[in-house]
Amino acid sequence: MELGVIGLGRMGQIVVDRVLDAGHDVVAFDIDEVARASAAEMGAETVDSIPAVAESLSPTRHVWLMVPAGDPVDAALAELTPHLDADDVVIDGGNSNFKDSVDRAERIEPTYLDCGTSGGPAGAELGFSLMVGGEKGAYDDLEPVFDAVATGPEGHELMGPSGAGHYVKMVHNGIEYALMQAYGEGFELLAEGRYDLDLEDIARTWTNGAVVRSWLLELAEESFREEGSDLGDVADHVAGGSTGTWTVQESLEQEVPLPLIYQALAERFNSRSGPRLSRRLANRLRYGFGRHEIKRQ
Ligand SMILES: NC(=O)C1=CN([C@@H]2O[C@H](COP(=O)(O)OP(=O)(O)OC[C@H]3O[C@@H](n4cnc5c(N)ncnc54)[C@H](O)[C@@H]3O)[C@@H](O)[C@H]2O)C=CC1
Ligand SMILES: O=C(CO)[C@H](O)[C@H](O)COP(=O)(O)O
Repeated sequence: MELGVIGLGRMGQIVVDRVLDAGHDVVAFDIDEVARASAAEMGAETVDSIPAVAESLSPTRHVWLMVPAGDPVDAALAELTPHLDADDVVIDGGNSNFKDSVDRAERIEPTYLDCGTSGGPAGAELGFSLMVGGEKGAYDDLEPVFDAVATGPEGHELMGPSGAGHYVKMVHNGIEYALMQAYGEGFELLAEGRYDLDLEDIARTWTNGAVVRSWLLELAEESFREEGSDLGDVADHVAGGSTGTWTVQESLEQEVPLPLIYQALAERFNSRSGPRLSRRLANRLRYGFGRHEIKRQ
């Protein structure tokens, strides 16, 4: 098969590499020249514009977008879709909001598949887990590409109609936030608690057979090994948050309570703030009602 790939960053390069490895042809473009050169080294045909991706592919064209969610997806689609036919297929493999994916599938002429991608750059060797939404016919046609990008045939599935792929990925990320928070809290108690414990040893022991074993736990073991048991100079600041925010928004709309995921998201926001007015007020109120000492900054 032939696949166009637009967006050759951390994730797009892996899509290119795995699709080429499986014996398919790739036409690739990124606004960044260095990223294009890297894809060319892997064996992709690189072109210098989005329209040229469409022009270099033969019908039926399949184009995989791996650009940041939001405006970059719309910008790429605006340049790409005038050069595609109704039979062609665009796959958005990024972390787009599922509502945007539903709108885009309705708005653009070529068939649109939304594809949640999990595994991250660190999972490149293994292949990704792919959660696809959209028309079954287009999904079936692209099976060889999905087999190549995913861990294999078991690593991808058509989840439902347009939006369903990104919806499942959104919830996946909500779970990811809560798991990270749970591991974080457990290790914090182990570090601050009554025994002098080695967190790397604990993570390794749990990774081998424990109920709570997981890839995130393996990454925790790696973190303690590489940074030290106290995580050295790693900052108390967690970035990101969009997919977790969407998960919580959806839980409110659906009236499905997700206290753990909300709490994990709130902890992220908390990590980015300076002194909090709410905590300072509580400090002052304790003086008000109990004449407890006011701690001053
Ligand atoms: N990094 C990760 O662990 C994961 C990322 N994702 C999602 O995959 C998507 C891509 O992520 P990364 O590869 O990590 O981002 P990245 O920032 O490494 O790469 C994005 C690439 O898109 C290019 N780009 C932006 N606008 C473009 C345009 N209009 N035309 C052509 N190229 C354009 C940039 O130059 C850059 O090379 C995002 O939606 C991200 O949320 C999904 C799962 C895991
Ligand atoms: O989708 C992912 C992992 O599954 C990406 O790494 C994503 O960036 C994680 O979300 P956040 O940036 O909010 O932590």
